[in-house]
Amino acid sequence: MTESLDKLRDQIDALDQQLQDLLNHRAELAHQVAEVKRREDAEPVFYRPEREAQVLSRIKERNKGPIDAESMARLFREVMSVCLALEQPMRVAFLGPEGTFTQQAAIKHFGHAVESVPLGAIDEVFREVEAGAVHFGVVPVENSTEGMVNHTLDSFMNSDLKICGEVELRIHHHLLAGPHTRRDKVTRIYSHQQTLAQCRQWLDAHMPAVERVAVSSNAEAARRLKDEWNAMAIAGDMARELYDLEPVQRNIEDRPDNTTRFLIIGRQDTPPSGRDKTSLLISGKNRPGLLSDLLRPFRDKGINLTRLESRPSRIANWSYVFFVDCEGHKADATLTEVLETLEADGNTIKVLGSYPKAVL
Ligand SMILES: C=C(O[C@@H]1C=C(C(=O)O)C=C[C@H]1O)C(=O)O
Repeated sequence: MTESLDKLRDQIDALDQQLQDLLNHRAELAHQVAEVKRREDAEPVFYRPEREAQVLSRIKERNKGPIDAESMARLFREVMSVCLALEQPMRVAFLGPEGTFTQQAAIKHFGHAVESVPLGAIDEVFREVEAGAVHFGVVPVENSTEGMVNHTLDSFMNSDLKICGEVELRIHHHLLAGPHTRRDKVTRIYSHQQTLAQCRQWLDAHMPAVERVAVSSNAEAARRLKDEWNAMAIAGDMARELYDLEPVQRNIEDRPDNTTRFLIIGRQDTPPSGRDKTSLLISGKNRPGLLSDLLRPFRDKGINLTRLESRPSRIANWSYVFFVDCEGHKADATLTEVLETLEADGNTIKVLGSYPKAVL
């Protein structure tokens, strides 16, 4: 038997009332949590990434549908964002301008209730977090097609900031036209260098004769179309919406699984969540077998590495530091032993942070 529309809507109204009451009840509890934090700590830390990751993981695990687990977790992401804002309004700096993928990553990680602050360069994001002008920063660190974002790795060498989270974002790029673009007269395509590289094959095949002009961000590329008639831009949805541009061709990235990983940087250490990663900066005296000596303790303790990168040390030519990401938290006994072994061997280790693996 099918129920009438009115009856079904009455049931939805009743449930909405309950949901609304429950959400407000949850917010009141979060408010009380804030009071406990203030009472117990002279410098209270309101944002707790490990707790948020646990809440979101549990929501995904116990979800029965028909709403899919990802969507359910995203809804709760926003609920927690609003609850946290009641404890403390948060300011998060990102590699701007408005409309960048880094802003999208910031919102994916913290939800919409944070104030996001655009900054012009990766080292400015580091500086503003160090200075305490914002609570956290978000910077890109690697792309699945184009590799490392070297500015970010190099910034960690001179900074004591801690990584307290990671975000992965599927990146789609669109070829865009502005209000004055004469599509048959296009001589230039603007985009960020990384984006041009991620769309290289498509551009070679479809627009080989058009000049590719690298600008500071995709959002800046999109902004330029406001008053140009012979240019197009490549950018993502956020920039397209912000500058109200027409998509000429969607999803022109060469790899359909094109993904960028971003890091959340802050001034605080993050306790274990149970599903964590640790990022390390390791340097040792150059000698035959250095790299294999550095890696052996991880193998001996059965710790999985998720990334290994080398960068010039900037101390002497052809000497290198290694960025290592591994599974586990620095408070885990096995990882502590690995770090002790490496230090006892005369290497220098800087723990850039232990943080929950991305849940969303
Ligand atoms: C409520 C808390 O504070 C914040 C808000 C959370 C939430 O709304 O669930 C979770 C972690 C914190 O970022 C808490 O620490 O439990």
